Amino acid sequence: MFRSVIVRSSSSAKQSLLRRSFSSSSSSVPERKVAILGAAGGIGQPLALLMKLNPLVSSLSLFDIANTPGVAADVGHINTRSEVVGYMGDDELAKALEGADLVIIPAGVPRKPGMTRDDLFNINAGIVKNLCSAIAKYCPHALVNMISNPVNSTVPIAAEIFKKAGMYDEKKLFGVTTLDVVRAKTFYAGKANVPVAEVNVPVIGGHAGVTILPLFSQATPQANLSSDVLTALTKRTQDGGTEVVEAKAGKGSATLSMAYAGALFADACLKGLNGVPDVVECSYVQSTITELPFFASKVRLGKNGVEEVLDLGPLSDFEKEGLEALKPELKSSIEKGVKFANQ
Ligand SMILES: NC(=O)c1ccc[n+]([C@@H]2O[C@H](COP(=O)([O-])OP(=O)(O)OC[C@H]3O[C@@H](n4cnc5c(N)ncnc54)[C@H](O)[C@@H]3O)[C@@H](O)[C@H]2O)c1
Ligand SMILES: O=C(O)C[C@H](O)C(=O)O
Repeated sequence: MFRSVIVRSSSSAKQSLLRRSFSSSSSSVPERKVAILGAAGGIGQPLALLMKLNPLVSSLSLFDIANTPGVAADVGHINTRSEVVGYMGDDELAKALEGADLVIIPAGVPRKPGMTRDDLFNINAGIVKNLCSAIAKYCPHALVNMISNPVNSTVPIAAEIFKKAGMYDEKKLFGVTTLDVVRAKTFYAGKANVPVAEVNVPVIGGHAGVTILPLFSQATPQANLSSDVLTALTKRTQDGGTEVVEAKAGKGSATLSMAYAGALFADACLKGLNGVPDVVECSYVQSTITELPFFASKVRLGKNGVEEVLDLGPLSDFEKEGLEALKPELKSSIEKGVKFANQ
């Protein structure tokens, strides 16, 4: 049965407002197809909305195992540039992916209170493996933004699947850690009493507990915060996901803030693809800046994806300790992903 929903929409003057809020795009932006895998989920739906508002997207492909026709029909009525197509079930995965420039993956189960992200491994590793096998086949040149947890392991899984398929390009695979940066900025602005829109804080390492290491010593605008406050800010950033999981009390994890963060990172990737200079975001990528093969740090984005993995810059003693402390956990999460993909 053909289940896709196709809704075309025309541009309007209101797009200029959205254009200003999302991108500094010009009148001649290239065609870009973005596919969201897991598009009917808690993250997928608001992410689909935000990508529909992004004028850099010309084609929005919404894939899930269920419920995408409704999401596509709904989002597709928004009068912005992109054509929206919903695809449902494995039979339609190929069509969802063909021609994609960017694939965003929020498919998989979220945490409940008391769980770690690694507790999601058994279910999500298999989902990611299958989706990445399809990406290798149907859109091997696309950038991949991995949201599904545990990101510390799902990104290495994706890399191994791509290597087996003979199309791995380390410049095109990203673990999305933008939510850690979003949280660090919000929490820092509150304590430093500075306008949140002006704040920048790099977050390095990985995306789980102590592997999340915000570098508040490099935060701008600078503020003279005590070491107790910096310790508390670091802990709150590391526990930000758990804070939301507990507040949602069994109804899932961060979805709205994640959709916002995912949309920001996807927008940065699209700008890079389009040749906008000096697009720098933190992301968990293949890396040589530490001894670990995958590591989150600032990354310069360009026409081929990762243009440069930037080094860490000066760390405070507290951050140096945090960096050493995160390495064993991150190493074992990477190894777990590599082993799973090769078994
Ligand atoms: N990277 C981050 O910062 C971050 C932040 C928040 C959540 N997450 C993770 O994102 C994932 C999704 O979270 P959510 O709250 O949206 O969960 P959700 O359960 O609300 O949605 C997940 C969606 O994935 C779909 N899905 C399952 N298997 C699929 C498959 N094989 N192909 C396509 N779609 C499939 C489900 O049908 C569902 O619609 C979780 O693993 C969560 O831990 C990551
Ligand atoms: O905490 C989670 O399980 C979801 C996500 O990784 C987050 O940081 O919010």
